[in-house]
Amino acid sequence: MTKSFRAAAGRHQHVLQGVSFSAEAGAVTTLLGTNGAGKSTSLACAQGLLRPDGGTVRLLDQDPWLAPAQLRARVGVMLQDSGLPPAQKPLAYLSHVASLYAQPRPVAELAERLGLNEFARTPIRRLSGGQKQRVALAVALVGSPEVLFLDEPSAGLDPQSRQVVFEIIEEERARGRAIVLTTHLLEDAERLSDTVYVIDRGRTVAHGSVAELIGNDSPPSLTVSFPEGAEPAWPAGVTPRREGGAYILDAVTSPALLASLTSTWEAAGILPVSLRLERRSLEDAFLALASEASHDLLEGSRP
Ligand SMILES: Nc1ncnc2c1ncn2[C@@H]1O[C@H](COP(=O)(O)OP(=O)(O)OP(=O)(O)O)[C@@H](O)[C@H]1O
Repeated sequence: MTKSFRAAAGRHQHVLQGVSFSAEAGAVTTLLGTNGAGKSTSLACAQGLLRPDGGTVRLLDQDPWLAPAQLRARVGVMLQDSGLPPAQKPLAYLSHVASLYAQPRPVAELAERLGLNEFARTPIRRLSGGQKQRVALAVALVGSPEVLFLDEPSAGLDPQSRQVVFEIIEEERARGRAIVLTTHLLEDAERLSDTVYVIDRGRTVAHGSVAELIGNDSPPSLTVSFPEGAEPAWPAGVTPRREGGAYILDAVTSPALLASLTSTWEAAGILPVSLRLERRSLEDAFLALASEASHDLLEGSRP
């Protein structure tokens, strides 16, 4: 998809310059990117709220921009700014939305699950951001949709509500729904996603499972620190780099390497104060991708 908006002085802001993704039933597909990367715009195009300037969008085999009401009834949407009517009260509004569907989910069960009863009779405009988020999720779910679009579903939630929202998303996946969500939180993406699409300045720059993006088959790195003043010894050919007070070996490729390190320290009579073996996190992978993308952009802009 490509999409531009008219910016100041008649200029165009090219917000989407080549975003592609697909989402399967029974899976969570995540659009991950920094603020302003184009995630919400991509989601809005995918669900037919915006029309892309170029590219193709198919939602349940139809063009969502031209979609009839029957298609909309099969899709649940949770927007970032909630899009809820401010004067309505949460439970009454949820019941009203439920009444529009042939086979809605029980309103009482959803209200209980998402803790809506605490503020059931407060007008939506007086709710906190997190409370509105919970109402918006209930509204997205009440029609038992086949496809769920969730824009930043955990934004502004307290840890308990966040947990409930994660559980609900996992249940919907188990029910065979296609879930498309956006987030800039790597932790959420890592926890929930089957497939992650990394969006950077309006482009899809990488996609795959979290394990694929992290490169889980790559060896872990070792971070080790020693007591102050101790001069650590290293086996022949091993040259760690220093970072702060710690030593880092970027690739521990075998148990034998680890064994030779500890026996070298044993022979020298040195006991490390901390020793951590860890694989790359999604955050590391994401930061590496973002810096590659900005490098490519700089290279591309050179004459
Ligand atoms: N209706 C609009 N008119 C003009 N510019 C817009 C409009 N909607 C979005 N933009 C611009 O498009 C860019 C991408 O916005 P978008 O909301 O898609 O990003 P995002 O990745 O969802 O960011 P965030 O994580 O902050 O929600 C931003 O620079 C934004 O200002």
